[in-house]
Amino acid sequence: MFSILDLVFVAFVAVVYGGAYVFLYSTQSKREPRLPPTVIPYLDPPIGIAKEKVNYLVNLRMKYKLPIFTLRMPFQRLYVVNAAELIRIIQAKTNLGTFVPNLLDFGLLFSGVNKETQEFLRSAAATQGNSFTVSVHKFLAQGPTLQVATRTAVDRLAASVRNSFGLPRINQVGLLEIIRHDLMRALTGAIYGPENPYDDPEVEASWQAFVPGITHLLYSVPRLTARKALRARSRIHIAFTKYFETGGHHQAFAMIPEIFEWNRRSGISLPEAAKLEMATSLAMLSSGAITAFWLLFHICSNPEVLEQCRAELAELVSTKTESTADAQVKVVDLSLLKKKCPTMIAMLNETLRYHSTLINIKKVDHNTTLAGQYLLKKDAIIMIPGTAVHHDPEIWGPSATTFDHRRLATSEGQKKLQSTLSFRPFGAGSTMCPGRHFSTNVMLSLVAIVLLQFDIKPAEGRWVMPTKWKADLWNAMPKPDADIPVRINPRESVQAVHWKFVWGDNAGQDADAKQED
Ligand code: HEM
Repeated sequence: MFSILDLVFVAFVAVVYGGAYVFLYSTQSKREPRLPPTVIPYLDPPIGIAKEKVNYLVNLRMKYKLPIFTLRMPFQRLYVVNAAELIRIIQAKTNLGTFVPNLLDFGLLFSGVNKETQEFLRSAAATQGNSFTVSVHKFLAQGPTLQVATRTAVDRLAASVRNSFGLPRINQVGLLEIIRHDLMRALTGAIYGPENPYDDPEVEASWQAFVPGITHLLYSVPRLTARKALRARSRIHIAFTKYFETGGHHQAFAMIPEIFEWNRRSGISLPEAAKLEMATSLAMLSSGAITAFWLLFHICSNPEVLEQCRAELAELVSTKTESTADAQVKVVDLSLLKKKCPTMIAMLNETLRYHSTLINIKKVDHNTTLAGQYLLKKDAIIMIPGTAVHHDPEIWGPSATTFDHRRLATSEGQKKLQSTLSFRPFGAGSTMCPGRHFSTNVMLSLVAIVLLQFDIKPAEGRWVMPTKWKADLWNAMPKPDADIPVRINPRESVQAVHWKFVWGDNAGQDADAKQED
């Protein structure tokens, strides 16, 4: 039997549910992109995204085959764009003022700067951009400074891989963890110089403790749900404050003092400027190790590809081989990688295509009609899930959702890399990742240094691709749900060799530098 209270409760739920339903449809214009069928108004999208992450958006696309659709969340409209033609219009230069980038808000949120700094940076961004993004475009996107940063990173990488992968050990080790540590030291060392705060194991550990809390900063009440992450962030703030106070930035890559001086000249205090380094760190560290992990996984788990990669890498070994009393010295010029190792490049691109979880986010600046057809309302968020493009059978054929190591080795496959309408792991248009060449140079160097020196075998005997259900929605590449325990041994055939890895002057124009929208 139901009590009166039960009936009142049921009636209340029915009224709230019905009210939400009526409100949802009455505030949705017929000219807006279609709303997929809703079970719980306003809550379906947050629940779906929390459960399925980027796959929620991809599954809706597969199910309803809509070029663009609307999702309604409490106080927020989202337009999810799937069709290449619509993506092209949104990315067009003429529409820069209509669909505006929205990365700054994310940066301010997780860096932990105070309200005053936030307000200042928001208003400055409208007129002069933000110092960090402008400087990465200036120093790392191309040219001699990109080569300088890569060279320093490769020097550090060669030393740290020798120590970490080469450490004699009887126990197994996690593949992602070992890559993460080496790449972190190399990338941050190249950028922050000899006083790099991340050289301190406690600061490195603080970064590791901070990253899992980022999702809470975005979606929940971090003071309650991410206390450990916030404490870790404070330790990083302190380390960077000390770094700037003691002039560590004067020995850093030119980009760092330029960002710092720009911030200080603008009236941002030293501790607040130090907090902004969280943005540099996140851009540098969030996707590189994960990408290198998947790349090594796909190469090492396919003997044919592994052999091919090693054969191509042999082409980088300089003929100026020196002999010493007890060992040979082989000089490997990694700046030739992109020219002479097509298999590794094809594998990197297929790794990015297959795994990328990038979602491009833009904000609608004012009411507008897209393609003369769809009304997009002011302040709505536009989402362009990379996976919808990368796994589209119309672009990539019936095998679009599987990893195919040959796909991008063909000229037909390579043509598709030229357009951001088919390949966009680094985004597109004016906000396309300016760190992509630095990042790919260093990731490929790491993989090359490892493949030439070591054999990696899964501890369980066979390679099994880990799942990635728990991957963060904000990250452009998905972290595996579990690391792969591996055993690492020096390659027998090259045990007597003493390697010297360098980044020479042979890096040409990067292949994807020609990408078009
Ligand atoms: C595998 C490594 C990386 C991946 C997958 C990646 C991916 C991305 C993506 C998807 C975007 C957004 C693009 C858009 O909205 O259109 C982005 C932006 C950006 N990335 Fe990267 N990135 C990587 C490494 C780096 C590195 C190493 C740096 C610099 C040190 C960097 C600096 C930036 C900056 C400054 C932006 C903002 C650009 C702007 O708003 O103009 N990234 N990245």
